[in-house]
Order: sequence, then C-alpha cells, then structure tokens
Amino acid sequence: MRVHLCVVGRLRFGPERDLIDDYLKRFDRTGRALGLGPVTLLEVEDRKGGGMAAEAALLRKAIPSGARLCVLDERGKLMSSPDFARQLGEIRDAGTGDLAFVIGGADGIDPSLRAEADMALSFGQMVWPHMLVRVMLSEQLYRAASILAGSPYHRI
Ligand SMILES: C[S@@+](CC[C@H](N)C(=O)[O-])C[C@H]1O[C@@H](n2cnc3c(N)ncnc32)[C@H](O)[C@@H]1O
Repeated sequence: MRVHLCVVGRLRFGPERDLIDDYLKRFDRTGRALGLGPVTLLEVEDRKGGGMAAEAALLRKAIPSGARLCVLDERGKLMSSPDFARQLGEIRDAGTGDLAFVIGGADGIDPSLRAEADMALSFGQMVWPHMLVRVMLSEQLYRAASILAGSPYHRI
C-alpha cells in the first residue's frame, strides 16, 4: 500500500525536514516486508494567497485518485499507537492501493476537503504547527510499522 503525505508548504531543509526524511526512510525500510510503502511527501504551495480553498484545490490534485483519505485534524479521532498500527494494517488488508494523509496549512484544511475524508486523525485537542505535525505523523507511521513488524521500537 503506497502512503502519501499531502501537505501545505515547502520545507527544504532544517531539523524538521531531517527528522521527516529519517522517519520516512525508516518507515519504508520496515514497511517493505509488510506491504506498507513506499511513502511519498507531496508538498503543495499556493503563492497567490488564495487561502484554504486554493490550498484544497492543490491538495486534491496531489492526492492520487482513488486513495483512501485521512485528514489530520485536532477534532478528529484520538488513537493509541497500537490502535493506529492496527488500523493501518486493516486498511492495507482491505486491498487499499493508496492511502493519503492530509495536513493543512496555517489556516487549516478547507471544510469541503475535510468532508471528503474517510477518517480524521487527531494528535490531541491542542493545535500544533503544521511542520511539527508532519514530524509527528512520520514518526507514528514508523512506529506503526515497527509495531506490525513486532520490532522493539515501541515500548510502553
Ligand atoms: C496550525 S494547524 C491549523 C489550525 C487551524 N486553525 C484549524 O482550525 O485547523 C495546521 C494543520 O496542522 C494539523 N494539526 C494541528 N494540530 C493538530 C492536532 N492536534 N491533531 C491533528 N492534526 C493537527 C491539521 O492538519 C491542521 O490543518
């Protein structure tokens, strides 16, 4: 199952970028034997200041057609890491070809795009900067693959 992180804004370098690259590389490595990955980071940028609606249009173009869609949203579902891993495994086992995660920009995700999502995942009720949410999601994907692989990365 191919996994896509569809995000607003470009991050060319810096500590967040290094962490994202590292976790996504680890996810690919661990997920390969599990039918998870490859993962791609698809960054979109609206330079015309068109707001959430313009960002949503760019995100829709980036999301592969037919992909299952999960938006990151503080109002979404709270999950433990093992639950997230289980859900990822179930989506894979259902024969899903593409799973796309969407992280909004500073204004959030356009309500129309949010309404199209199959699920909404929350990292808590607090609002986090979108660049940090990228790091957190990348790490949770790697953690989920580790849990499904039975590797000792995840410890409670
Ligand atoms: C700075 S936040 C935007 C906040 C915006 N005011 C809103 O209402 O959505 C940027 C993006 O980060 C993600 N995000 C921020 N906090 C989150 C959380 N607690 N759980 C999941 N995603 C979160 C969402 O995708 C959000 O669109």
